Amino acid sequence: MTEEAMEAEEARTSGAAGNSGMAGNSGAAREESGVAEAPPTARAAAPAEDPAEDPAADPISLRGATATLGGRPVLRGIDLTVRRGEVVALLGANGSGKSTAVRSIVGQVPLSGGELTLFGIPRRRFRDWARIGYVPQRTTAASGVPATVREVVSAGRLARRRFGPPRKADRAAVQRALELVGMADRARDPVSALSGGQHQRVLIARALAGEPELLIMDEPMAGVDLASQEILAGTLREQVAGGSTVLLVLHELGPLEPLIDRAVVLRDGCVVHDGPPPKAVGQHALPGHDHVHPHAAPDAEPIRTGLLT
Ligand SMILES: Nc1ncnc2c1ncn2[C@@H]1O[C@H](COP(=O)(O)OP(=O)(O)OP(=O)(O)O)[C@@H](O)[C@H]1O
Repeated sequence: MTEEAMEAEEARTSGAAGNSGMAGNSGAAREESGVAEAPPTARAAAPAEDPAEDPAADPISLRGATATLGGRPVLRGIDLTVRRGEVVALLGANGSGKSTAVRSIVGQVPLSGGELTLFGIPRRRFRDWARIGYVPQRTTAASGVPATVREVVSAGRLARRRFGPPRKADRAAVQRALELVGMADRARDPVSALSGGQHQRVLIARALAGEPELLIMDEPMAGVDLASQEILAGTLREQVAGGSTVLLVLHELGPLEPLIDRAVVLRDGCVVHDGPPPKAVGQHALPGHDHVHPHAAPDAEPIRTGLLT
C-alpha cells in the first residue's frame, strides 16, 4: 500500500478526510447524507496555512495517478493539472474514470500510485479543505433529516467557521450563495420539497457558501432543466470572474462551453486529450460513441460525443 493509500485508509477509518471540513460537501462521510453530519469543529477550525506553500502553485497536480476499485484498475496513470484561475472540463465516456479521478482529488478514493498535490501541498499533508468546494455527482440534499434549504447551504460554511455561532460574514456568504443559484426565495423550504434540479442548485450553493478557491463539480448539469442550467452557468461565470479555479466533470459542454479554458478527456482510465475543448462534443458531435447518461430515463436518446470514445 502506498503512502497515499495508507493516508486515505487512515482518513476513512478515523473520519479525517470525510470530516475535514471541505466546503460544500465536506468529504466522503457526508457525501450521501448531505447535511446531517457536521465536521468536528476542532478539525474544521484547524490552522490550515502551510508555511511552505508556493502562492503560484497549481491548485491541482495529479501525476501518474493510479487507482483500483473492486479489483479493477480504474485510473491507469493519469496526469491532470489545473492551474490557478483555469476552468478545466474533465470529459469521457461512461466508466472512463472521471468521477474516480475527482474523488481521488478530494480524498474519497485512495490512489494506489502516483502523486497528488493540492495548492502545491502533498495530499497527505493537505488539511485546508475550506479552500475546496466539491459538488458530488448527482445526489440528494435531503438525507432523511428534516432540513431547510438554508440549513443545507449553511453546512457548506462550517469549514470557514471558528468555534461558536455563525458570524455576520457566515450568514452573508450563505445568503449570497442562495441568491447566486436563484434559491433565496426557497430558503425556508424543506429540501425534501425540492425538485431534482433544485436539489442540484442547493448543493452547488452549499459548495459556494464556503467561498472556495477551487470548485470541483461532478456533472453539475445532470438532470437540470435548461433554465436552471443557464442560472448555473451564470453562477459559474461569476465565480470565474472572481478568480476561482474550476474543475468540472461534464458529459457535454453545453451552456458552460464559453467558460471552459481546457478539456481533459479520459478513456478507459487514461488521458487521451489535454488541450482546447473539443468542438465536436455535444449532441451533434462526430459519429462515434453513444454516451448514455447514467441518470437518463431508460428510453432517453443517447448523446453522441465523438471525441469521448
Ligand atoms: N465503488 C466501486 N467499486 C468497483 N468499481 C467501481 C466503483 N466505482 C466505480 N467503479 C468502476 O470504475 C469505473 C470508472 O467509474 P467512474 O464512476 O469513475 O466513471 P465515470 O467516467 O465517472 O462514469 P460516468 O460518466 O458513468 O459517471 C467504472 O467501470 C465503474 O464501474
